[in-house]
Amino acid sequence: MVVGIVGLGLMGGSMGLAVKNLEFIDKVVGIDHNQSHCESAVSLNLVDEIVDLEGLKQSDVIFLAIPVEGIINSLKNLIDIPPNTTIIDLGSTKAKIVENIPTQIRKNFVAAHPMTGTEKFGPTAALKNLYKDKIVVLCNLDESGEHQRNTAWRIFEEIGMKIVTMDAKEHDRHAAYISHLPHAISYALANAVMAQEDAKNILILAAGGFRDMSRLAKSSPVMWEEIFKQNKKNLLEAMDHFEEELKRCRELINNEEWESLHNWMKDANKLHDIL
Ligand SMILES: NC(=O)C1=CN([C@@H]2O[C@H](COP(=O)(O)OP(=O)(O)OC[C@H]3O[C@@H](n4cnc5c(N)ncnc54)[C@H](O)[C@@H]3O)[C@@H](O)[C@H]2O)C=CC1
Ligand SMILES: O=C(O)C(=O)Cc1ccc(O)cc1
Repeated sequence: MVVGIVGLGLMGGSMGLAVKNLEFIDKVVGIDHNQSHCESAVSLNLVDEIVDLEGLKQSDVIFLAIPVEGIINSLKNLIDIPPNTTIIDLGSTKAKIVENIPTQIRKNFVAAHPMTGTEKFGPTAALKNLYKDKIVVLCNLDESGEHQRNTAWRIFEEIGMKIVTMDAKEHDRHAAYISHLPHAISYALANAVMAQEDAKNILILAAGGFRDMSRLAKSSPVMWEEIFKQNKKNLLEAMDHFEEELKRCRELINNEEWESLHNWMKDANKLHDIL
């Protein structure tokens, strides 16, 4: 089986490292619109070789590991793939992507969201065991062909992932709260602190908490602009709920309602009974 990867950054590069040692994979080929990323991907052994679009279309499985608007735009170039080819996207949003799959290749397509990653990006961020023991959410699987469903399932299982299935719209509502909102908050926190504090004081006073909360603010603006655009409605709703909680915290402090503030914090502590 030949695997083709579009986008040789953190997710695509890590997928190359994960699949290249599976016994049923003969070759891993890649394509990236950034020439220096192609060169790095080969020298880091993320893929065996770089191909052009026609070469990519010879692959049995094509992973789309590019930003989510790019995933939609790339599909028009793939409508003439053979009937047995499997396309798997790794995008962080799912509803807009599945809505925009051309009908000719709907059965070829498996919509996936691996629930793993980091704030780093590009080929040098790729990690061999990024996917191992992590969850992947597969969406609207009944719209994929049987061969494609089985192929995607086999690859994700072989690289050590736990598979969960979900409706794409439901996925996006949950992802807005649990993944996209924390990124928006982290960017906001970084900008708020930098607007008031200089580098020297940030370095003196940044203890673990600030580093933890601001780590996501180092994430790729190219990638997150497109996620926020595609999941705008759900994210705005999540932000409303977050703003209500922040307002509640502010009011309790302002009104010196210390016992209520204590209980509000105790409620938040319960998250760690789950996580
Ligand atoms: N970063 C993370 O932690 C996670 C990211 N994802 C999703 O995975 C996808 C890829 O993200 P990352 O690997 O983190 O980004 P990245 O920025 O590390 O890599 C993306 C790569 O794709 C290339 N690229 C961009 N547009 C292209 C196009 N049209 N054609 C060819 N190459 C193109 C870039 O040059 C870059 O090398 C995104 O859809 C993202 O939402 C999903 C789960 C986790
Ligand atoms: O860096 C982190 O902790 C992340 O949360 C990474 C991440 C980014 C985007 C996703 O769709 C999934 C995971």
